[in-house]
Amino acid sequence: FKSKAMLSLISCYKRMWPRSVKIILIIAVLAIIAVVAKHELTVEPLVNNSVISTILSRLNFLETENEQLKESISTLENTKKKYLDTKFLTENDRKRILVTGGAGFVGSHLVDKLMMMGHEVTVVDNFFTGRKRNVEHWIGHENFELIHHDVISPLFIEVDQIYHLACPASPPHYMYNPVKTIKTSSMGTMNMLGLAKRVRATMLLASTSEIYGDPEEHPQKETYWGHVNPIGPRACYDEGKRVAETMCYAYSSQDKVDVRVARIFNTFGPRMHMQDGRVVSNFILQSLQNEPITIYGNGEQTRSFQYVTDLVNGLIALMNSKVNTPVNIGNPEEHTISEFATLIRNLTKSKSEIVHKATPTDDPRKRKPDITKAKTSLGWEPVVELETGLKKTIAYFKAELEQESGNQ
Ligand SMILES: O=c1ccn([C@@H]2O[C@H](COP(=O)(O)OP(=O)(O)O[C@H]3OC[C@@H](O)[C@H](O)[C@H]3O)[C@@H](O)[C@H]2O)c(=O)[nH]1
Repeated sequence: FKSKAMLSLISCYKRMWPRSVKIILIIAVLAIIAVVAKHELTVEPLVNNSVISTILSRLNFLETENEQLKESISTLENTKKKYLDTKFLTENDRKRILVTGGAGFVGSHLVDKLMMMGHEVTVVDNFFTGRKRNVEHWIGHENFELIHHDVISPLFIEVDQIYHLACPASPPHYMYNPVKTIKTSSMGTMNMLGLAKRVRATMLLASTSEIYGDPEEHPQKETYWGHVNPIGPRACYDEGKRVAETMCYAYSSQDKVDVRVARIFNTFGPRMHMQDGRVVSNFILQSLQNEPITIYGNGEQTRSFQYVTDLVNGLIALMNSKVNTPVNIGNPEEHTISEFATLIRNLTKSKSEIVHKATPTDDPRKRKPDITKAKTSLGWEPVVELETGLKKTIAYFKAELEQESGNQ
């Protein structure tokens, strides 16, 4: 019945309305549906505009953070320890080398050279005048080891060679604690000779031109016995080194320890301590800061200065030679201290005035090595010109001063 009624209603509708009206009706119905649908579909935004902008800015921030992290990672990767080039040596050729005082001025240059040659290097230093900074570029390298130790106490390690450099070498430093200086030279050397005897290592003693004292022979040959005041302010160092040499030859004759003795003359170069107090570093620092250049005495006393890399080459040549008697390692080019003052002032283009101060007690009046023995028996002689070395040293101290002023 229901479907019948529906069919009759439709046919009645078909009959009642003309076609155009029907179309209009349909359009009207569709329009109503569209309006209703639009209303239904227009939902309130879930979040308002301020929340969206907060999220966007947060996203931006995270993106920037991400970029910065990526940058830091790549910087870290790039700054990952890059060591100076080291040669590869086979087990047979590679030596285990101990450098006492290896974080000091001369020691650290020697360590650089030995490491680059491919050896295993152990540095022992008490950091009285040495600094970690001087060797930090090797920390972490598989061939390198740094031990904080004072040679006054015995040391038990296994090595093939010992370069025994540990001892303050600048007059103000060694005079600062004379008892400690003489203990370092005597007990320190005895301990290193004991170590050399036990492990059958070759030991090189860093002796000094100061064992000649205020020399009466000029230039000084290794055969000269020296002119030393045994109770003066320098005695802790020069007598200390003289007894160290004596110990070397006592151990050599009695216990067959293989020894080398280098008599090192005045040396200069980068990594000298800012407060070293020796003439080259003093004059350079004073000139760079336009402070008065202090000449002790009349400036007529003489010294012969070698650049540190020349010394290092001489030490290595001596260690690897068969020469077990003392050898002078120095540059025979002699200058008065006044000449040094003028040269350094000119090289730094300084306005410093030159002033004179009292002569230190027992200050040697002249010094110049005779290096015939080093030339003939080691085939060694200095090659770095004084001015070339001074320019490098000046650049080093300039950078140190800049770093210091940047840190303040
Ligand atoms: O500011 C200064 C410093 C030093 N001097 C003088 O310059 C000369 C050299 O003095 P240094 O302190 O540099 O060195 P010295 O020659 O006295 O001792 C050095 O000898 C050889 C090494 O073993 C040591 O490094 C050190 O003991 C001395 O005559 C000294 O009196 C100055 O005129 N002005």
